[in-house]
Amino acid sequence: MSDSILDSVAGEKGDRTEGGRLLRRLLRPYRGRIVLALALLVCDVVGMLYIPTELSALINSAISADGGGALVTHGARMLVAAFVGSGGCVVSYWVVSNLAADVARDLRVELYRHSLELSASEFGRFGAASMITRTLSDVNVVQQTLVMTFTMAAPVPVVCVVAILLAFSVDAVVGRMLLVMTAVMLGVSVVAVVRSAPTFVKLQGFVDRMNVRLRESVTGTRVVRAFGREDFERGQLDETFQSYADSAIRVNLVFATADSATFFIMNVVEALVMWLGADRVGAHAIQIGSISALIEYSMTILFFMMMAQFAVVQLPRAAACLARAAAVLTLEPSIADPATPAAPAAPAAPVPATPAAPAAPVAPMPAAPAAPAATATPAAPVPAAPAAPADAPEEVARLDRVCLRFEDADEDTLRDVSLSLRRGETCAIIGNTGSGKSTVAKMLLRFHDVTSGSVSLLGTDVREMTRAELRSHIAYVPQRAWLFSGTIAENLRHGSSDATDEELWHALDVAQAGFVRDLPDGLAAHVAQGGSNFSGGQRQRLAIARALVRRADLYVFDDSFSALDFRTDAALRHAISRELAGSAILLVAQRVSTIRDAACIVVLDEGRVVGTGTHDELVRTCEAYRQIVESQERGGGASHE
Ligand SMILES: Nc1ncnc2c1ncn2[C@@H]1O[C@H](COP(=O)(O)OP(=O)(O)OP(=O)(O)O)[C@@H](O)[C@H]1O
Repeated sequence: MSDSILDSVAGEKGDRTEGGRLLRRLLRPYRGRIVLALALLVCDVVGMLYIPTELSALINSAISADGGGALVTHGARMLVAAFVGSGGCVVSYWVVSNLAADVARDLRVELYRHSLELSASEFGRFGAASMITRTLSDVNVVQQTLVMTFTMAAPVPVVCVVAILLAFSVDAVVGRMLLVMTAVMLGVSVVAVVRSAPTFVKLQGFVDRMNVRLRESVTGTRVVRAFGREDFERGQLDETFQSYADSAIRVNLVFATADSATFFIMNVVEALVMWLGADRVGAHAIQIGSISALIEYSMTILFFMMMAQFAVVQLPRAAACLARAAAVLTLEPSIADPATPAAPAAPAAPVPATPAAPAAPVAPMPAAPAAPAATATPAAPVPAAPAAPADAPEEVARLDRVCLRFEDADEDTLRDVSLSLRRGETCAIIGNTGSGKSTVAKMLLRFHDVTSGSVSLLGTDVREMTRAELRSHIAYVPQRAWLFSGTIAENLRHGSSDATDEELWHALDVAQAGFVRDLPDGLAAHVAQGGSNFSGGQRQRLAIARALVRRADLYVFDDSFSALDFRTDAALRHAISRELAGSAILLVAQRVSTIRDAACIVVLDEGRVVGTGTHDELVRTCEAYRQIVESQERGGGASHE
């Protein structure tokens, strides 16, 4: 695999400083716990090294027959040291584990909240799979590394200094030998870390890549099967898995070598200490019991240095993970709430309470009463939303000369789009695929901000109110009817959390979702992730019912009837027009039959309004609309009930 690919999976290197800044910010609230953990670790280390010191004194006392009193004193001191050491060890591990878990939780919460703030294009820079890796796997690495750094790496300087000082206090010659041994071990550790750290960083990039590929392959499994692309997909995944395995093996090889070197050095050092110790005993420089202490000091240094390698080598990987998290968190959302939000004007008339009406019989959707003076226009740009007569129904929402250009796009997706949505009226948008219909719907919810022009709700620019306030006035059925895993009732209550069962059943009836009544569990029926245990049409009706549960000023149906048969489509539109008589409705559709009874139809072509009027007016005056009608009549798509 080429270096450039390896580099690309290694993560956003430029953001390392941001990663460091992020870590400092995450640790700041836990300064007290960090100090406590470090103090406890010092107790652990000192206790651990004090035991062999006392043990050697005990042996020496026993040999020189100092009497039982000295033995008891040394034994008691060892007991105290054992309590202090193991107590410090247990409590410090507990404090550090909690600290790391809390930091990881904070980071996950921040990443999740921030990802919700990002617009679709901003989120798309990372993609769903990478965002999941960053929130779960990357944060896990940071959490583990924190634990390892505190428990394995942080004590090393204390261990080395205390052990070498103790060794010097026993005998300067052996102390010097331990000093040299520590330097050699440090060299081995540095080589191991330097050799394996970049691969560790790449490993995390591979985890991300595996996640992206696997998610795509699993989500699109039916497409893969339908087009017989199993071998190709398997090959792609195999390559990614193989790259990960190769890197993991490389890292393990370096560590296996470093470990064997460490164990070899341990044995050599043990032999050296014994040999040198015996020599020093022979020269009456030290007593025989001191040899055991010197061996313990050297073994403790070596053991901690070996453990520190595992922790230190994780640091670049954790730094890469932090950088990837920082890349998300430092991406300033382009859409934000204003500092001093304005409230939209109170609705002129309250939305009427829903009558518990039974599902309406199949009938064409009546044209809304008091339709505005919808002017059929020829295929020419529409300058502004048509001026309404004085007695026109209240304007709920308005797009005024809206232009939108997506980031990185060469041209505008919406060009001078003007639209007025009035209470009690259904306004429809039709146009060829990619003409910008869904984008108009999303502008109303402020999923995108205008490049120029304005969008307003109840007389207030949507940028001047909070998004929560804006969206509380709107019920939205997205083009892709997404349901959450849980029950039907839980899904419907996304529309309104305090809706009663009766209200849910009513919404289901209006949405023509009578099939729920046939389910053994009714409202408690299980919904699989994404609603995959329901058909496309059933999902659409459940998504519509979810929107209907909410009492809103504006209902936006984004191509929400496309999977319904014509009869259900007609029945649904009729029921909705009765149900939502007190609100404005925006209907985005591809099928002429779905929108032909709308009070006002807007025809979009390449992001531009090329016609506005009723169906009959547009058939007479709008070439683009006529073409759509004719193409659907030829294809049978416009069959009208
Ligand atoms: N987040 C985005 N970033 C960049 N371009 C986008 C984004 N969303 C939509 N577009 C582009 O904007 C154009 C209009 O898309 P939109 O979904 O509004 O079309 P549409 O008329 O609803 O199409 P369809 O009927 O196929 O759903 C398309 O060319 C699309 O590629």
